[in-house]
Amino acid sequence: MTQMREEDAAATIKAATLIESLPWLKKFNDQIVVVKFGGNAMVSEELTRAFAEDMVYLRTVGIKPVVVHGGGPQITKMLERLGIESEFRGGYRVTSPEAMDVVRMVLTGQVSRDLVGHMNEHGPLAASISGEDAGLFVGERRGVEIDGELVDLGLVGDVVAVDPEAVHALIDAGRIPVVSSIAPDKDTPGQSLNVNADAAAASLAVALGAAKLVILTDVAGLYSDWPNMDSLVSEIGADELRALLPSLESGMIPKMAACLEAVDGGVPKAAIIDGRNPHSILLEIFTQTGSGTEVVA
Ligand SMILES: Nc1ncnc2c1ncn2[C@@H]1O[C@H](COP(=O)(O)OP(=O)(O)O)[C@@H](O)[C@H]1O
Ligand SMILES: CC(=O)N[C@@H](CCC(=O)OP(=O)(O)O)C(=O)O
Repeated sequence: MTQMREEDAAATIKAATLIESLPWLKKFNDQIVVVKFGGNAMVSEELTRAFAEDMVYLRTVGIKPVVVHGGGPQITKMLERLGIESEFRGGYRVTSPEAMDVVRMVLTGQVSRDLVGHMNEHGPLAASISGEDAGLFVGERRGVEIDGELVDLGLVGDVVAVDPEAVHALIDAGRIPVVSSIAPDKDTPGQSLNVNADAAAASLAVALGAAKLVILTDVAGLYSDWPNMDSLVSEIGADELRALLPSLESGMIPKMAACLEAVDGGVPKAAIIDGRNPHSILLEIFTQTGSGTEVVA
């Protein structure tokens, strides 16, 4: 028997990868997938460009991606430049009125514009929308419980209602909505609240009836025994995660709470994946093994 030439073998592997995507292309055809792109995953121009390509790819193969972006590190950098103090408590930024102006400026004026710009290098596809636009989000102030005590976070809120009509209108027009996580305060007209972007993505995924929520961050997924690198969880049920939640720390708390909110709200699956690997979302959506941690109902 003649040995398969090297290029033929490589071509066979490529073809196998392409055909492996067929069941997923069928499953997600015409479905909404909400993708949260974390500020810590936007560490380089190359990664942001690859992410934009992935969103355009999803849209081109008939999936309806909706992006909710973070920007924590970018907000911190701008606050530092302006000499405004900020600290995190329980995974949330304590937000003064002065800091809130910066949060809005960085999220809607910088991070969102940058993402939209990269996607639109491929055609007039993406359009940005803030939770303050067209009644998209309604927010309510929240504190956080630390060691049994309620800590005030200032102008930080939860999304308590979503009117997804404006996002649907963008999707129906063939666009990729890029959403900033700011919500008008339901109790104080004219006041905006800083919403954690993971939480905003979960609320939006539920309201849109998304088929999946994918959160890109700067770790491989959820570690059950952080920082023990052998404890990466590949799949976890909602009840098991609920039990684990109180033991988690820092950035993982809002992330895993968001996954729970999504699956509890009817989104079949929520995944945390490593946004530092270019195109990791394509593996998550189109391959059997996926990557990172998947939360199921
Ligand atoms: N159990 C855990 N598993 C994984 N990461 C964890 C865990 N506990 C804390 N972390 C930290 O959470 C970080 C991710 O949260 P965060 O920095 O808020 O990311 P993003 O900007 O993507 O929202 C990780 O880089 C890691 O340092
Ligand atoms: C209340 C709160 O903490 N809001 C976040 C909003 C941005 C965000 O969530 O960004 P990442 O996804 O990059 O962490 C903040 O101010 O940093």
